[in-house]
Amino acid sequence: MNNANAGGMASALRRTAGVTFAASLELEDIEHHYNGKETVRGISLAAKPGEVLCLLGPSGSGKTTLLRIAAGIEVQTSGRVVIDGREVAGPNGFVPPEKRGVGLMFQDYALFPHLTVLENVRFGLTALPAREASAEAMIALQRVGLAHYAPKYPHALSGGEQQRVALARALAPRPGVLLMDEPFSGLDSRLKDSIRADTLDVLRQTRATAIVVTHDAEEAMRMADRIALLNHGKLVQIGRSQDIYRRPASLFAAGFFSEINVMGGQVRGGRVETPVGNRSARDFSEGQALDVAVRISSIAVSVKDGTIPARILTRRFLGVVELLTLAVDGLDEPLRARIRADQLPEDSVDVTVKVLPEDILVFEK
Ligand SMILES: Nc1ncnc2c1ncn2[C@@H]1O[C@H](COP(=O)(O)OP(=O)(O)OP(=O)(O)O)[C@@H](O)[C@H]1O
Repeated sequence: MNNANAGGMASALRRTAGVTFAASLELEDIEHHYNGKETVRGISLAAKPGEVLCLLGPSGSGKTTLLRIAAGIEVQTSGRVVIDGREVAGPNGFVPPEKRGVGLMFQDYALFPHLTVLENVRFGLTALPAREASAEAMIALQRVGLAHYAPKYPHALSGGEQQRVALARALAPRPGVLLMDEPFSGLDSRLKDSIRADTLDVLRQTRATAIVVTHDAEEAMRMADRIALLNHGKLVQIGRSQDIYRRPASLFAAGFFSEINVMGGQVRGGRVETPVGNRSARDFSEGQALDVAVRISSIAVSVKDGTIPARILTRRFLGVVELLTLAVDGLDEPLRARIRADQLPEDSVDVTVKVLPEDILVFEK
């Protein structure tokens, strides 16, 4: 959003003291099956009022199903959905989607082509008299910096503008919780960063609670106050991005947030020994075999300052960084490393690598 638009958004907010009244959303022990196939397996999590919570996970991990259950478009097999302390789905009853005070935004935006931008945004405001609905829709459009597009039709707008109209439409009824399914996936990568930042600004200004589905760890880290990481329908880990990144709960969590080398390790004398270095492993028993992960960015490669001899197999220049594969004694697979470009002489072949003990991540097998 440019400054003029941002200014428009700010003045709109000054005119409307009543921004969204953020709600909490709790999912309690949610189970879900599609035709007997388990899709969500005992997930409990809670979004606090005003929080941006990202549901992150690979394709098929159950993110969309969980979002649809929260919205009321899908019904869980067991468990409860609670919004602001009120059960909206569970053993005590079911509140339909339109009465839950949630806003929905899908990856394809789902704008109606035959309605103008203003009519699209007004669509969810049928409970209000026409004049008031139009005024509210204009406020939502001002929030996203697109008031001047009110009379246009969606086809005349760029992908990024359509995304902002969809955001305005979802926010217009001032939902307590906004549910967003891959809201940036249709945008090209150059646009994505700025639209994501704009969307986050709007969410902060309206103070909406937002649950955002994404399969992209970097996107989750850019947006979320907290991330819920899912795999095979289960919650793997929930927390701030820095906590999950620094202390991944499993090999899967480590690998989802960064590119890693995976290798075996064994506990000897209270230390785990690996082909690239050792670290203390007091939480594990003597002789135990462990999974070890080392991020490709945690490997220092130098001509002779490292501790482990290695031989460069391939080397690819990527501008700021270089990607290397290296042969290291004791490793079946080549070790992958990402280093700063130009830090190693071009003709290097036999080199050394070094990994700090704290960068050796160990997990029970
Ligand atoms: N309508 C459906 N009928 C049958 N199975 C379904 C249906 N929708 C989803 N599934 C299955 O449920 C599981 C979870 O799907 P879901 O769409 O929730 O995952 P996701 O993490 O959102 O994945 P994606 O990022 O690919 O959308 C998958 O195994 C999927 O094949």
